[in-house]
Amino acid sequence: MAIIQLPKDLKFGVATAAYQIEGAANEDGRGESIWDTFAKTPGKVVNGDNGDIACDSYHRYKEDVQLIKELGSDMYRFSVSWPRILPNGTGEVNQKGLDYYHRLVDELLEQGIEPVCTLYHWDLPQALQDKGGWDNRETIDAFTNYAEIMFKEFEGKINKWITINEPWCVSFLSNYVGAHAPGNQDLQLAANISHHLLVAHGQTVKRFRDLGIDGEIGYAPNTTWKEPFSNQQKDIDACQREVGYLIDWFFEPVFHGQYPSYLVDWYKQKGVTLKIEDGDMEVIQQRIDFVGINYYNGNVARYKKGSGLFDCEDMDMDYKRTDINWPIYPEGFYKVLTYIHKKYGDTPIYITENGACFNDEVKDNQVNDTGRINYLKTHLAALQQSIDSGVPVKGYFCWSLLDNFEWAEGYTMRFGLVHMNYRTLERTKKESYYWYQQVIRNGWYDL
Ligand SMILES: CCOCCOc1ccc(-c2cn(C[C@@H]3NC[C@@H](O)[C@H]3O)nn2)cc1
Repeated sequence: MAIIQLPKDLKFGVATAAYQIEGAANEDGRGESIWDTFAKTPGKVVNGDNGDIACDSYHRYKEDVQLIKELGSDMYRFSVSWPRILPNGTGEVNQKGLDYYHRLVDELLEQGIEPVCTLYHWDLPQALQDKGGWDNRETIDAFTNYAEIMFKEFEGKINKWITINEPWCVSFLSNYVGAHAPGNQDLQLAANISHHLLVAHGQTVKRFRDLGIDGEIGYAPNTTWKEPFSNQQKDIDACQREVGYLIDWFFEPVFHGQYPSYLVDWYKQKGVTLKIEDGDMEVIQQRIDFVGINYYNGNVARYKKGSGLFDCEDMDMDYKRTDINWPIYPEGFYKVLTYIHKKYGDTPIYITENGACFNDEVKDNQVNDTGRINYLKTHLAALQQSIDSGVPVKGYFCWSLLDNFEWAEGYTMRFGLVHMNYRTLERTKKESYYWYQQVIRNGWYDL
């Protein structure tokens, strides 16, 4: 077997998000979010699941920090529930919301774990959605003002900030595909929102710099890879459009101050054009300290007229799949990382999410999730290959610490290193937890 030796200075972590693990949805002054509304809309989430209780991490955070500590994790990536801090999205601050995140961050620091804070992980205050949400440019200022509150409150405790998680999911998945909250299906609306998200990101980075806040700031786009089935130009172009949908559309403005022209033209023929206001692109192009990259899957694909938004269809390559039916494609991880490095330069990279859905259950107090271990083995090997080829990856967060509320899939899909019994809220370390613990401790593993 091959030995995979990871860089000695590579940092390791685990990631979660507020709505997916906290619960306490109606406690201590928290306001409604769009995911509370969406989850309670019949037919939107499997089994009608919602985040009212989730993993109850709001109350059990000490137990969860202990799991992170025992893992040997250097870092913990969590997100802040905006409506816990500002129940109406703007206006009066909810002190009990701030107090919770101080408890969590203080516990992390006490245990020697670096807190990495995501400011927006999809739980927009419903009060802002009622005024148009991300389609309303006023939400841009609301987000930056919320971020400023967090920057000032936690300066000195939190040194790594992520503005927005997976802007593609927030814009296109949630407002064109319609699978996530608020569940619109309008390409022009989704494109408008993608632009407002990038302006909000850039304006928040600028506020962070103008305030002279100590620390680093970035954002965390999600990615995919489509490998052309042939070297025919139509297959290459179709795959480029699908890759650019998630990557170039959200990287080009931040790193080069413009939208990718091939996608602008494609959207134009679909009747979609962006309304860019004076100064927007300069705001978006603020220098960032790092970029978070989320990678789960990719595939081989080819041109097919009329297939999806980009005349592109996935090929059935008979790849093994996870239990959420995503192809297991570690080659795509290498391709994404080397593509981004070549096209967008040497900004430090953190893998802010990578992981797999396997729904193994507890048997004799064990969870034998070999599928997840094999997924992590092949993807960390692809990561090591990427770093060897010069990609500046500084850290890796496994998604996720705990099984949790997997959005429209509810609690049916499990991504955790730790199994959740949602009836008793008991946590059980899976075999993958112990495997990852060894990788963190030793820095190498048998592929
Ligand atoms: C074309 C039809 O498509 C229907 C569904 O399409 C998707 C695409 C992508 C996802 C998706 C889910 N995740 C994992 C999360 N990342 C953030 C964290 O909160 C994890 O829970 N990443 N991407 C879901 C659904």
